[in-house]
Amino acid sequence: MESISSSRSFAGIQGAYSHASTVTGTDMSFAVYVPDHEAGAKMPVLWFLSGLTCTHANVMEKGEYRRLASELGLVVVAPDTSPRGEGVPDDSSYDLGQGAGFYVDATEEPWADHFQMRSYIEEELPALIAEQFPVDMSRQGIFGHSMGGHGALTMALRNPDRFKSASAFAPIVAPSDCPWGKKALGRYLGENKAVWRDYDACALIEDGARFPEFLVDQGAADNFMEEQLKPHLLAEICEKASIPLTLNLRDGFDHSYYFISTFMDDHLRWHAARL
Ligand SMILES: N[C@@H](CCC(=O)N[C@@H](CSC=O)C(=O)NCC(=O)O)C(=O)O
Repeated sequence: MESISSSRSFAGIQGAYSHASTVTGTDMSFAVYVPDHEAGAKMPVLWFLSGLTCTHANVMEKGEYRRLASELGLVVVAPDTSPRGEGVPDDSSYDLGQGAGFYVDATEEPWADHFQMRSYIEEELPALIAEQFPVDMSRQGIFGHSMGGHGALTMALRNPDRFKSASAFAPIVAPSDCPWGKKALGRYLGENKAVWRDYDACALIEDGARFPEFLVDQGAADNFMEEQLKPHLLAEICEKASIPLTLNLRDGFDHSYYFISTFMDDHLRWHAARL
């Protein structure tokens, strides 16, 4: 693991790092915020999965999580959204390829060699974080935005023993049923839609996956809400499955980091109370 940058911020250190990933076959970058702590202390860890076009840096620069994370003693980890670099396939559109890994293990060419973001976030990166940072891996939460909200919900539903808390900002709740998701899942996983269900929060719940509860914030002025995000589908399936869902529709807010940073404290407190 190599340090890209390290900066003191509030009562803690914001770092950015890169490492050679075996799973993606590329160098991968990620950000970690570590609050000040006593020697030997281990803190709960909160994973933030970012959206389309993001690197590890978007939430680090615009998410405004550090003041409260340091007060609450939460380590915040923000991975990149895909493998990148020479030799890694890409697409000219912003919603496929580099910056748009969709948190899946791709099975289709040309993506399968590198686009293994599910295994990267579920297996390889947690092992590195556990080894290198002062974290208590028995206290992990996950949240994310848009494509990253989809990643957070699906990872939580597939790994209820690993994550104690899960929340999302404007998540894609049913990628099998929206243009962003249909395009990405089709290209990464092929056209057998049965395979997509493992990567679709609503389908996972329909198929029996459970999580204790979810918090979702959604901007009511988000241009992507009707066509891509469809929060009502999550509300309906959670109601049917008796999964408590707090869904806050926020008047006037769009899809941006202005929205995310406004409600960041609410999410951090919600996770801290459960970790
Ligand atoms: N460029 C696209 C929209 C891209 C976009 O809005 N990306 C969001 C996440 S959307 C879902 O995953 C984002 O977080 N962007 C980075 C940022 O710093 O804001 C378009 O023009 O439509």
